[in-house]
Amino acid sequence: MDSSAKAYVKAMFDVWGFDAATINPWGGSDSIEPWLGAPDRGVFIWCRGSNPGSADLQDLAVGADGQGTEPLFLRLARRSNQWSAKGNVGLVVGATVPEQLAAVREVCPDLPLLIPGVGAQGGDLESAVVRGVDAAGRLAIINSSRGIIYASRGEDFASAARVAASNLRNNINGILQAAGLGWG
Ligand SMILES: O=c1ccn([C@@H]2O[C@H](COP(=O)(O)O)[C@@H](O)[C@H]2O)c(=O)[nH]1
Repeated sequence: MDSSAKAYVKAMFDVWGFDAATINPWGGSDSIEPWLGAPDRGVFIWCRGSNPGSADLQDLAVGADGQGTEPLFLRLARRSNQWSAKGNVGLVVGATVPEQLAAVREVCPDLPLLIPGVGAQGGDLESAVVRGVDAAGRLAIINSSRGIIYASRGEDFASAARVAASNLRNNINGILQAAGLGWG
């Protein structure tokens, strides 16, 4: 509810000083709006998860403003364009669900997408990059956690994590380059 959301916002942005947070949209507008006040603080709304169970609810067909039905996650994506009046909203969409990722990018051409699911979850990196970026090849934040922090369980864990992160970055940039969307 809104009073709890306001306290979370204060803790995350004012007390701890985070630049952005990921939030669950299940509570609807009044639990999301407290997150939207500061244009210099971002919020990523969990839209279509990378885990298999996300399909249970997020893919359910709902009425779509006189346009028949569409999956709930897509309805949420459309609504998020309105919530982002200050340009501070992004969406979390899994790399393991490339069709859903492409559908979200289509209805949200300007929102940043935070994309987990490559690495340990087995999502395809090329697909995630190509389908996740905007028309200019930007606005996709590809996340890999275990693939980096557990790159080695030995004493070389720090250097192994560095190599894994560097490889991921280089692979992303190679895919962008091949698509004609490189950094120049
Ligand atoms: O749909 C979602 C939403 C959040 N996550 C989180 O991202 C990381 C992914 O970690 P990996 O080790 O790269 O799988 C983790 O914190 C998840 O809770 C997600 O995977 N999918």
